[in-house]
Amino acid sequence: MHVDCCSCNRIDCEDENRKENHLILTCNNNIGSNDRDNFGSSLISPATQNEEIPVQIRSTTEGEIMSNTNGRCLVASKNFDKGDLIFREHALISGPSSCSSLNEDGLPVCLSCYSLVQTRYRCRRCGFPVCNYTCEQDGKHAFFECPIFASNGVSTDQILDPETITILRCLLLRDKDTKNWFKLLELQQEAEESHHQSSSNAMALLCDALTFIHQTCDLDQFDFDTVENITRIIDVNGFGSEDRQRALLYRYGTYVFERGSLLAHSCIPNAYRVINPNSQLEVYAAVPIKAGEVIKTVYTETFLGTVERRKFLHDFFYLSCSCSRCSSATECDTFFQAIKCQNDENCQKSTEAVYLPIQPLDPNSEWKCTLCKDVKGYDFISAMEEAVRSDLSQIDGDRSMDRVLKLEAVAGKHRGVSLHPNHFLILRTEYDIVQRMSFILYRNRLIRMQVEFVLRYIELIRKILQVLNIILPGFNRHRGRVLYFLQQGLMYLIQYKTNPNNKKRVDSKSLSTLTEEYEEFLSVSEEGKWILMVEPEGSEERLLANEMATDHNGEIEILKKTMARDDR
Ligand SMILES: C[S@@+](CC[C@H](N)C(=O)[O-])C[C@H]1O[C@@H](n2cnc3c(N)ncnc32)[C@H](O)[C@@H]1O
Repeated sequence: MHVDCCSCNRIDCEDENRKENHLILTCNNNIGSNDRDNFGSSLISPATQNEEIPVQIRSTTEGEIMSNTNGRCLVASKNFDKGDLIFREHALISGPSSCSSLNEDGLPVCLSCYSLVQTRYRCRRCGFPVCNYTCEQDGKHAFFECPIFASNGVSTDQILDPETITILRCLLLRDKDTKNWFKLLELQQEAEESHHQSSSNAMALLCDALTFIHQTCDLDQFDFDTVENITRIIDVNGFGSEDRQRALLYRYGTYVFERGSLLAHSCIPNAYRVINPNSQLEVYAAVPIKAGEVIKTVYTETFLGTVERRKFLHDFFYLSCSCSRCSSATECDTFFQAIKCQNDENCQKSTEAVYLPIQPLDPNSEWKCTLCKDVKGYDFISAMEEAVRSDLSQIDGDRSMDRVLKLEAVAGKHRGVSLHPNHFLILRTEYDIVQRMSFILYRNRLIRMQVEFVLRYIELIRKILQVLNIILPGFNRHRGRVLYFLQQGLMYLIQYKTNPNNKKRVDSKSLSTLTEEYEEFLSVSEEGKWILMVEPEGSEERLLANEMATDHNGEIEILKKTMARDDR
């Protein structure tokens, strides 16, 4: 039987899976340019359907991970080591996300792969933006909205929110792909009562979706309840593509996964997820996971304290998180939201005098100083944080070095004075400084930089790593990025120390640590590369991984010579 490969459209497709299965949804030929969902179950590759996935779906019991009792979750059915791929699955459905209209360049987003369309190419049938012919022919756009847009003369300026196209795709599954429609309906929606209080964003999206479906697309067959239902399902289960800014490939997609939607949240996750450009979710073990353990990923940003994290989880996922980090006043000894007490001389002198919440799970809890036992309301705490935010917001200046100095000044003003040195606002600022320093180093090499600059860079990175080891342990993008920074800093330091022109300025103690630094450089590069290699092709993280994979034979030679000279 000869069937065109559904991805590359080539009869002679050599993809291994295709040869085995003849009907396959994707081959590897277009990876990176195409994004294929699982719609059209007749086209699902048998390998995808029957693949044995080492996780089980289980109802959660009270006190296990969830404060609400009737949710489902995924549990490991075998042991996993750090970095193991737990499972991989195609999206049930995907589409452009709300934030796609917010990109800085004001470029349209491709309705096929959700990256920015840099050319004037438009779909020849409906006039909507797609990258090129391949994206135009891609199943989703051509299969779902394109005929409707073409026959109703829908124009791009009628799209109030791009995510309404994703909602439309879901609704169209009802007639076009009943199997996946029922799978979608089985996913969790937030409870009726929480929806009434849900964020104004969610309500605005529902209003836009109703106008778009009923008026713009003239599709009366979907009543209010059905549109609301689907909007709520996407609201709770949609994953955003998490490509970083400045990436060559920045996708603005929302993806819904059948199994991935069952992943529970924890503020100290044991698993890590990536969405590859092929619309596949990949879930990796961030730390070793034992058979029977619940698989947990993190739904929030990293640099948020408990109060803000729990507010986000409540507003966007209608969940009240009570994980070990949220329940701990010190956030597992990281002091991530601790406020420094300055009440009296003792407190001023003691690094340990900090205000911590008396009841960490209560957002209105009072906060108590660990030394003088003074008690304050949350108003006081938020005013202290607001003062730092205000200082940060006043920083101007685009020149990276100038900005680094200003960020350092604000962090220095509050570090250990109004906030604990590990407070998330300080760490977030330090992370910002590190990213800028990395760029400066990359651009200037060491030509114009002082060695103190590199030493400070490494010091900040080590501090960030210490906290990440606790709140975001193991195999994940954040650690990968920070390891990239560390190997970069170590390489520059080694180059500096082994440069004969600088050797006179490096003291003997510091020279003796050279071998250790070199060994650390090798192991950090190895681990960073290992982590970041799972990131999507074209993403900034993948570029960092490639950079780490470049050999450093030149530097190694210099180092060996220097050490041989020192031995003499
Ligand atoms: C993407 S779904 C996860 C699967 C869902 N439990 C189910 O049964 O389909 C997200 C929802 O799961 C629940 N959830 C996930 N993690 C939770 C946690 N750590 N504590 C409480 N609820 C959680 C919340 O209701 C949240 O809105």
